[in-house]
Amino acid sequence: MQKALTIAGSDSGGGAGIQADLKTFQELNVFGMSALTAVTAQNTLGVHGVYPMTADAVVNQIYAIGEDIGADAIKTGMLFNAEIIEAVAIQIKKYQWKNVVVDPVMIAKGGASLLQTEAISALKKYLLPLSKVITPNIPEAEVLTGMTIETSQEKKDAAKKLYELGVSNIIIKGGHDEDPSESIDILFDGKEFYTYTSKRMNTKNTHGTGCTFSAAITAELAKGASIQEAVQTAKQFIQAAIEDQIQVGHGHGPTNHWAYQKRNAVKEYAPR
Ligand SMILES: Nc1ncnc2c1ncn2[C@@H]1O[C@H](COP(=O)(O)OP(=O)(O)O)[C@@H](O)[C@H]1O
Ligand SMILES: Cc1ncc(COP(=O)(O)O)c(N)n1
Repeated sequence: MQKALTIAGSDSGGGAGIQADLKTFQELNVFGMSALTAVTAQNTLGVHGVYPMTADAVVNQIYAIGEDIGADAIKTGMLFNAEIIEAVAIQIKKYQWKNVVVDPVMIAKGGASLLQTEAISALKKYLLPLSKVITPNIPEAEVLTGMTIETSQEKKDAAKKLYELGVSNIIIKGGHDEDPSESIDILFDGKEFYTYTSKRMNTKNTHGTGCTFSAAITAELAKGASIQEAVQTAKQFIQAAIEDQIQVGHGHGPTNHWAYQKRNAVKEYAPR
């Protein structure tokens, strides 16, 4: 069975972070593992506390996995500080992991910081060059490039700039777009642009969309999909999870990780 590892923070509320990643891995039929970088006290109303792990503790978790189980693909989410970023980069090199998805998590939807500002240069220097694909949302792509992104053309320009910084595949996600009707994600592989468009859902329940989307890409890469195929599946997975809403908590609720399998099951057993 294919195995996927998430190196990320814990969301006690279960909607984002390693909880979202492991639920997604499970739904996409890969064996999920985790190395925890930080504990957050978090629910649908916000982040109430952040408790980072020591870099040593992060390294030891990755070591435990690397020495015994191995991973067909890995993803990083909340890394919080430069020390953890550097330590994770060293481990990725040590185990020669190639299917590396970097979700450059910076700020939670409620506004809490999940990455120290002084760690951004470490992210660019140590981790981005080791990635197979990075998945910034618009504000993250703006921070990484220093550009303002409002249009599809500006998304493409930012992706090009990130490619020039040494990232091999870039997806700029459209969740934060102004467009009221569509959510457009753009993939750039250094040669071509690929556009993934979905109907924008008018909902406040989008907590963990970025984590879920990048975890789905990771699961598909673990199973041997190409980047384009993996993004296609991830887009369908997140669209189903946003559309088929569940009500959890009193604020920005999580998405529905069961929805994609449920849809496929309905398709499989539908009378012809
Ligand atoms: N309201 C929405 N309707 C449809 N798709 C959405 C919506 N919000 C986000 N998405 C999709 O969810 C994925 C995550 O995007 P985004 O919300 O930008 O990430 P993040 O959680 O990192 O801010 C992308 O594929 C994006 O297009
Ligand atoms: C532990 C952790 N990791 C990542 C996110 C980002 O998720 P989102 O931007 O969808 O709130 C989060 N809120 N918490």
